[in-house]
Amino acid sequence: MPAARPAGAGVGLVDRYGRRATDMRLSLTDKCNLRCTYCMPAEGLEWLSKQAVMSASEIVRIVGIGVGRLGVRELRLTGGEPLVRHDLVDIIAELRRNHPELPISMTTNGVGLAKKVAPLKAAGLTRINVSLDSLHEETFTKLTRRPFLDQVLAGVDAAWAAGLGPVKLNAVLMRGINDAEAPSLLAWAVERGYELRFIEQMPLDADHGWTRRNMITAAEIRDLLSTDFVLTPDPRARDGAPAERFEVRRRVAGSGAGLGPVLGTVGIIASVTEPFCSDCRRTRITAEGRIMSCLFSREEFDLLVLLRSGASDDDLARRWQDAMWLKPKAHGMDHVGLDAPDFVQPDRSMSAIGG
Ligand SMILES: Nc1nc2c(ncn2[C@@H]2O[C@H](COP(=O)(O)OP(=O)(O)OP(=O)(O)O)[C@@H](O)[C@H]2O)c(=O)[nH]1
Ligand SMILES: C[S@@+](CC[C@H](N)C(=O)[O-])C[C@H]1O[C@@H](n2cnc3c(N)ncnc32)[C@H](O)[C@@H]1O
Ligand code: SF4
Ligand code: SF4
Repeated sequence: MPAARPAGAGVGLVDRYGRRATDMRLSLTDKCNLRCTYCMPAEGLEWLSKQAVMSASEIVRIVGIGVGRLGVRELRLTGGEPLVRHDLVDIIAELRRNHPELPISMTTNGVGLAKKVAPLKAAGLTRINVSLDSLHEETFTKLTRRPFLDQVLAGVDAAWAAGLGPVKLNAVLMRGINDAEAPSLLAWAVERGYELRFIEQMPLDADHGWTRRNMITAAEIRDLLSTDFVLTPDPRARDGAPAERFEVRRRVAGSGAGLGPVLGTVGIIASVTEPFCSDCRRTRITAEGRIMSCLFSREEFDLLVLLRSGASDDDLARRWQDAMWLKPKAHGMDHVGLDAPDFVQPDRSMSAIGG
């Protein structure tokens, strides 16, 4: 067990490896209306009770502590599926009232998004990321186990039209299912001005079906795209972001890279083969108010029980700092390696952690 946070560790959410978490990811719910194969089992999971999940006022208080005392500079709302929370718009409005300058983004599967974009924007949401693994009805339904592609596409367009851009799209590539679709998905995205990111599948599925051999790697993704496109590193600083970004140009037979116009940007999130843990700036709060210092943490620290027992903001801030001090170096361990022999997949699925 590593030593506890020393008195002189400094302000904010610092850890033993010299990182400072400024990017807060907050799960609003563990519930979801899709059943993506890389995340949830077909039958779903046993949902948390309403009482177990943070209320709107508890969320607002916790975010207030993060921003006001601990140096949180940006907030991402996630889940489960944040849109299934009935008080979502009220939560965002209250957060915005308290933190006029805070970037507040949301990651969503886009189901039912189209009719909510106007209130979300009006409440103060800054921008949105939507998961979209396929443009083909059949493939989409196979991957998500639900026939909602049209709703997701309508949601993406509506988000852009409502000014919730830049709209980023997340696609997890699965071998033999949607990997061959990578170039057409990218062509579709750049044509509309969306930033597509391809994501390496991580071992966070409730079914525990992940294998290193079967996952599509970042190198394969670059290769898959290279027939149609030329990718060159995006000159903008990566700044701790999971996605490595590339400028996208169409490959024209007989011409070299850089000759055609830049069509847009693509990101590759290579959590497995090209990890970015040494630059990690994340702190996570699960829907039931537990601090997870890393996506793969096996240790969680309860903030909500403390809050409900009447703790002061000082006590809560200290608990959060203590938890973050113990943040693992990478992938829940003291070294990188989601395929290392000592890696143990967390009991929680991505949906239950808050992706
Ligand atoms: N290894 C690792 N991967 C993460 C982490 N957080 C998110 N991811 C992966 O990154 C993907 C994209 O996350 P998003 O929620 O869309 O947001 P983002 O890319 O972090 O943020 P922006 O680019 O600022 O919009 C997720 O689907 C995960 O697969 C993390 O803390 N560690
Ligand atoms: C857990 S979901 C929560 C938000 C929302 N339900 C959605 O799907 O966008 C957040 C992100 O995690 C990604 N994700 C889920 N399981 C994953 C896995 N095993 N490996 C990599 N990314 C995963 C999804 O593709 C999605 O972009
Ligand atoms: S990835 Fe998102 S949409 Fe898909 S099952 Fe998980 S929480 Fe739901
Ligand atoms: S695996 Fe853990 S340390 Fe690595 S980037 Fe994700 S949250 Fe940060």
